[in-house]
Amino acid sequence: MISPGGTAEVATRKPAKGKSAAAKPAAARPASGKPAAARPDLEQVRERIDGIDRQIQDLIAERARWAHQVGKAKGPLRAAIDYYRPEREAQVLRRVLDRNDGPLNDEVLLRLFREIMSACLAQQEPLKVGFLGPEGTFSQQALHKHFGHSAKGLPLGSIEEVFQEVEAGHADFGIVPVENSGQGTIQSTLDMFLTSPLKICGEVELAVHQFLMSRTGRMEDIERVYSHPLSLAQAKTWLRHHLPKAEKIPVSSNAEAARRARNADDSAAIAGENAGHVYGLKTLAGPIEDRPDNTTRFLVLGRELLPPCGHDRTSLMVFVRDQPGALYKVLSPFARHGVSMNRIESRPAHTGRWQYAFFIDVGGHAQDGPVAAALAELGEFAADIRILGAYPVALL
Ligand SMILES: O=C(O)C(=O)C[C@]1(C(=O)O)C=C[C@@H](O)C=C1
Repeated sequence: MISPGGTAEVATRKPAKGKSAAAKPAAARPASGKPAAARPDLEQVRERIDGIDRQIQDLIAERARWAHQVGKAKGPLRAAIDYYRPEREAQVLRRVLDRNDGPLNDEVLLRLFREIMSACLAQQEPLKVGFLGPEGTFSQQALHKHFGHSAKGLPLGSIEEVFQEVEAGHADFGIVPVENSGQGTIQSTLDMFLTSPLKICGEVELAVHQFLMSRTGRMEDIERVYSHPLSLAQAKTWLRHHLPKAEKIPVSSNAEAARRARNADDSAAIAGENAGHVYGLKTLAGPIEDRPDNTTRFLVLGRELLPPCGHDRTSLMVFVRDQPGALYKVLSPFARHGVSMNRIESRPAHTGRWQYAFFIDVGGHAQDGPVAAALAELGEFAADIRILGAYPVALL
């Protein structure tokens, strides 16, 4: 095996599909005639694992050296952001999933490879990513899911501040929630795009599980419950049944709720378990969200449009004047060119009375033939079209 830094050669044999490469002890056949699972020799198995760990470590080191070489091949770049290629990362991760034959599930493998890439990139310099803080929010979890733990998270006070810090170049990227499967769109995030020049560089889908947590861990102590308004709404049924009399106090984030609950015996927070760990709370109940498939979609904000990765989505803002058939005219070019529409939402455009902005997500990259053709046709009718971003579709 060739190595940029002269690494030792390591075995990279792939076992036959569905079988393990490890030597399996022969199965003994008991009197019943059925083969019994023979007990493997613990020392032998551990020796085998030690050998595999050495190989994995060598391969990770070798990969890191090659990633460094890629960095050099990109020329004299200045900052981490110049090395970061989200479309390439999406391709790498998609291949990992395509190759996966188990026994580890897709989510686990994705997490492992994401962390390896995150560490490889951070060799140059860690990416700085702004998120809705404080520590322990679901936004921080989404950040780790998308950028891995080697990125440097910058906790910020509001969604506006995340936009501002990326615009000012203090953060390389930002991560903001945009919709929840049960509660719908977070309008304040969409409205930021009316004035912000930022581009969408990715999306993250995060399963959101809510927990009731407090300092004492005693249900009978609770007189008030802090949480983000969306989380209070997500746990409405549970709260009605279990804490009908407690005061519900909306705050700027779930982690802020946990921070407040830390300071009083009669208070609890509804938040992710992460926030509970950060602020030292005990879990009383959970998951308590009304819908078990509760998922929040986040957008990754950057300053540049990305090239295609092959499995992309494009987000657009289309400005139209109020007139008969406006919605039909916006929709029909996409239908004519066979472009699937994942989402459409209309908002007052803030550019004049009765002018509207349609926020639209379509399948494909803005540079792909059918999307480009639909956009050209739409351009003949719309007052303005802005491409907010074309980015890899979330993997899991
Ligand atoms: O392929 C590249 O362009 C690399 O820089 C390597 C690599 C990787 O580790 O695979 C690292 C960072 C980029 O964001 C994408 C991929």
